[in-house]
Amino acid sequence: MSVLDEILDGVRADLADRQAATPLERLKEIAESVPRPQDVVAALRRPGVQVIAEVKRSSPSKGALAAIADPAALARDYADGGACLISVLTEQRRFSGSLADLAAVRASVETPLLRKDFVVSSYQLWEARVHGADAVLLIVAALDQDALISLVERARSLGLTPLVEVHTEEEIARALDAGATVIGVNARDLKTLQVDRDTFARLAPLIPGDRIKIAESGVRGPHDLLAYASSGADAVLVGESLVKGRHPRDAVADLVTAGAHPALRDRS
Ligand SMILES: O=C(O)c1ccccc1NCC(=O)[C@H](O)[C@H](O)COP(=O)(O)O
Repeated sequence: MSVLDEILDGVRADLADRQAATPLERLKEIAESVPRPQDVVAALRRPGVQVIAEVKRSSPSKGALAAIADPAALARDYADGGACLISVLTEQRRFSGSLADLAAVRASVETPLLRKDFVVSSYQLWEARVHGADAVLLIVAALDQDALISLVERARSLGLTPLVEVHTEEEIARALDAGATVIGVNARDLKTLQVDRDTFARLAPLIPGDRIKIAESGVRGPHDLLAYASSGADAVLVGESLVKGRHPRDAVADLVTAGAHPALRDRS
């Protein structure tokens, strides 16, 4: 069984518990009093290469990364540093995240938020909406095609922007078939956990120019952002190097400065 399959088994078990505790109808009622999600596509389309900063305590590949006792404070640092989107991992078993983290971050920043999890059910989209997310991750490798298409549509119907994650050529074809407009190319193979930073350069040319291309994983600093930018990235998604560094606000600001270089701002 791959790591991804193990994660998905845990996600489904935890999801069943939450569905038993809070019926979907109750989530829908709560959602009525939650403000409409922000326009994440507009934020990602700003000039230059945008920075998505992730609240990430631990991971299957690295184990514990950072304690992050106060995710809201970390998110404020990310926002102050200029992140255009803040990614909050909500998976509990392997990433030590939670929906409470998402809600705490929502209460502390106005920056758009991504619920980063392993979404397999529309119930999780309603959870994302209720806890203040503006975007949700949909991982092609975790979904069959009918489910992917249905979740992309349902996310949009809730006002959420789907960030559709791919790692192979075939997954790009599936993402495009599902109508994805925001596509993340993950350098990390979720089945082996190996990171190959060349993945983005190899796959980006297969993504049409009118889609937003996000390079995910493996960004150690501005030099990696610039390398991804040279292959056409509109944004980078960064976790480990930010949470392990001592000055997350400055680290985000350094990335934002690199991404705002005039040569990158003027790209069409
Ligand atoms: O990070 C992992 O080990 C991992 C394992 C299995 C599934 C997903 C995983 N990570 C999710 C991500 O894609 C990253 O958190 C994100 O792209 C940031 O990557 P990094 O900057 O390398 O922490």
